[in-house]
Amino acid sequence: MKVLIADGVSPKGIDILAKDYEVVVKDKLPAEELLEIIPQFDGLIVRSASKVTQAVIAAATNLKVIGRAGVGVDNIDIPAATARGIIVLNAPEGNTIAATEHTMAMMLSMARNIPVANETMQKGEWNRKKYVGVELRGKTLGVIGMGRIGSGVAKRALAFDMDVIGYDPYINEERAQALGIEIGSLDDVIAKSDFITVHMPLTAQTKGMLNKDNMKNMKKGVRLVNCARGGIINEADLAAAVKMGIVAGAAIDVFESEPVPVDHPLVGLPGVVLTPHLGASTVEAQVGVSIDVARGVGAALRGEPVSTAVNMAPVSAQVMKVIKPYFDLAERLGCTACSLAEGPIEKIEVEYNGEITEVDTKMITTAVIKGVLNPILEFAVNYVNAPSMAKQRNIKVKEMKNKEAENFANLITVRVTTAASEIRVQGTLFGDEGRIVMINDYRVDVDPHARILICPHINRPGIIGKVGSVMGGADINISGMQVGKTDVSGTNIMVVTVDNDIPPHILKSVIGIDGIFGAKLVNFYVV
Ligand SMILES: NC(=O)C1=CN([C@@H]2O[C@H](COP(=O)(O)OP(=O)(O)OC[C@H]3O[C@@H](n4cnc5c(N)ncnc54)[C@H](O)[C@@H]3O)[C@@H](O)[C@H]2O)C=CC1
Ligand SMILES: O=C(O)CCC(=O)C(=O)O
Repeated sequence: MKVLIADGVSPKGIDILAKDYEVVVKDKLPAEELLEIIPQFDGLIVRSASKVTQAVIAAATNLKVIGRAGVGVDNIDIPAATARGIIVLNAPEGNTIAATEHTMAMMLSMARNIPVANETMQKGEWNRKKYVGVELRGKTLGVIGMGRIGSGVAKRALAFDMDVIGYDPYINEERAQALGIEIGSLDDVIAKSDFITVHMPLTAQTKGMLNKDNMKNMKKGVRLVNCARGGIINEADLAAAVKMGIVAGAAIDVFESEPVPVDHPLVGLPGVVLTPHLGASTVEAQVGVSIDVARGVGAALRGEPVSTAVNMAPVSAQVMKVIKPYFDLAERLGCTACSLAEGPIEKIEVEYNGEITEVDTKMITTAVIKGVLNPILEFAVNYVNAPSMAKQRNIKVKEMKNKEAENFANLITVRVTTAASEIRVQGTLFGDEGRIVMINDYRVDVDPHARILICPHINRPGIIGKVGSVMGGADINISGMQVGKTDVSGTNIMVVTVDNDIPPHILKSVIGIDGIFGAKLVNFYVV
């Protein structure tokens, strides 16, 4: 598989991907060239410069994953990617400190006129009177958006003896208390703050959130910081407010359109400090996001779920650690149940027993759906599109949990119902090794990795030998064989591990053996 890196990222991540994939690195790839070459690639990595538009996604016929080496995914058309089953993931933590420190640096630079003082001094001037600044101590800082970066800024501002008031409709009082700050409404933040800094994504709700209408309610001489996304503070309104003296200073790292044109309204305004989207530009952050995004893209290309995917159900890193070993098993249980089922699938039920019931198992259920649908659909089913593909096909999906586990510490039961049959396949993990432990009423111990033939049969001598003869006659090597551990009303099940595919006419011959009730081949479709 091939991965395109369209914007400059640290070589550390490139090295990780290059071990398994062909990696093509193009820094500052023009939009037309991206559109032209994207059909060749399975994975794409961008920073903020490349725009992954609907047109790029439509042209990306092989693309499975888009990785953003950073936080903001506003340069990627996520609905278009999701509709195509393309995983979009980011690297949300690697640049948090860089952006947090940049915000503090911008606030201090603006408060103490450092950029302009430096600029004039470089020109030979010595202007001590002109550049008298203000202190942070004792001032109120309004933080809008109290996520990773907003919280980090609040923490640092407290160390500068500032009073911090935060606004974030999605955080609770407990979190605010833990941060040791006051939480207020947007109006409170606007009215009370001497400095206001924004730290949220650019969305329909946050676009233009600070504008001429609420700037007039700010304290005269307020100073504004935007190291999040261009457009959260309306740029034209900000420039006008600076000119009118309502806003004494602005420190802006991100812009509505980047790179900014030379005639941008904020360029050249006194009191305004500008940087060209440098929030994440530290050596440490670039190494961090490069490694994180490479690991995410690698996992997605291997068909594994990714904790930083933004168009899949979110899973915390902690939960991911617990549930990750189950994904492969869950997918193989789904694949086995699908292979045994007769007719169109109506319902998939997944029941969890034991310790696993304590965590969010939605992703494991998605893995089961992926395993059930992959053998029957041409279109690759993945963690992004599996639930919607089941819905499209009117397949009901039900998840059940029962803390009690009888014989195993953890047990996953997959039931697939069709008009003609109900198939039950159960599996557990022994250490990290997945095993199928029940097929319908038969107790087995199957390693679900090789190609297996499953044949229920009358429990009498001679039948296993006949299956062996049919296989041998067709030059199909049997590398493993087991029968169920218990007889069920005079019947049992044999699970034959075969090295080669079994053509339909040979399967027919097996079914024709007296005493055999059926023969189903399970070709595991797990990536
Ligand atoms: N300048 C740069 O180079 C960088 C910019 N960023 C940007 O910084 C921003 C924040 O990043 P993180 O803290 O990592 O994200 P985060 O996801 O941890 O935090 C975002 C916060 O915004 C809040 N939020 C969402 N809608 C809101 C609304 N309408 N009003 C108030 N709060 C709202 C969320 O509840 C969340 O707590 C993002 O836009 C990101 O793209 C991040 C890294 C570098
Ligand atoms: O990639 C970059 O340098 C920008 C980082 C950024 O804006 C983000 O992570 O949201």
